[in-house]
Amino acid sequence: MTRPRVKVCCIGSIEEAKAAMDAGASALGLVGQMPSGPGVIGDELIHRIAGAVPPPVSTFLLTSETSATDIIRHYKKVYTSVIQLVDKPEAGAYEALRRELPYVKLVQVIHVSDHNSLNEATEAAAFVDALLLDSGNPGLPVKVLGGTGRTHNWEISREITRSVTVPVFLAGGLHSGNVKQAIEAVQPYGLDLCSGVRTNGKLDAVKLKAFFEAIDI
Ligand SMILES: O=C(O)c1ccccc1N[C@@H]1O[C@H](COP(=O)(O)O)[C@@H](O)[C@H]1O
Repeated sequence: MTRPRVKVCCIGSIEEAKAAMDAGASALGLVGQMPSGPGVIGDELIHRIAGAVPPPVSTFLLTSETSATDIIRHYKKVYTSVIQLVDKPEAGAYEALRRELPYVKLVQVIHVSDHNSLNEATEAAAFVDALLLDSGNPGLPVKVLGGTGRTHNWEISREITRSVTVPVFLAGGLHSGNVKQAIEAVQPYGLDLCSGVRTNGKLDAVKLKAFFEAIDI
């Protein structure tokens, strides 16, 4: 089994970006305005961090916008290499994003809850470069679109990775103690995490090292 790529999310400073890259991250997540969640930072800071990251490492803007116009407006404040859509986009948005931003990769988050998530994933996979399976709940009065620190049903996630041809990242409550089991269960292309490598909201070098050691297979 090849080692999955790792995206370290909720990066809050250029120092955290460097620490994550030094530990082995292939991608960094930068969380824009959200209805809830611990990792949100301002767009000006996202722009600065993205500008400081060298080319082999991807920078993901996490946006909760759902219309193409608003997603493009958000993107044009930060200029990351990837847009991660944490909510379901409006009809026609994927097509408009491809037309307007043909050089930007798109990743769609699927909040895995039940077997309907499989349909949602296969439909979205036709339009995007990768899927990311997380544990949010967009149905709540205040939407939860990620950053929960909770795992979800990995059997459904495994079904999704088997069913789609695009790369799949697994997220939601991953840490050094459960990541090996997660890889075996889901066999994802990549892993994505926030709270599992943080203490009191700050990136924790010890947890980061332990995480990369745990996936050194
Ligand atoms: O962290 C946030 O504030 C956040 C808010 C809204 C959407 C996504 C968010 N973060 C993402 O959530 C995943 C999972 O987080 P965790 O590992 O369960 O804490 C994380 O990788 C970020 O991509």
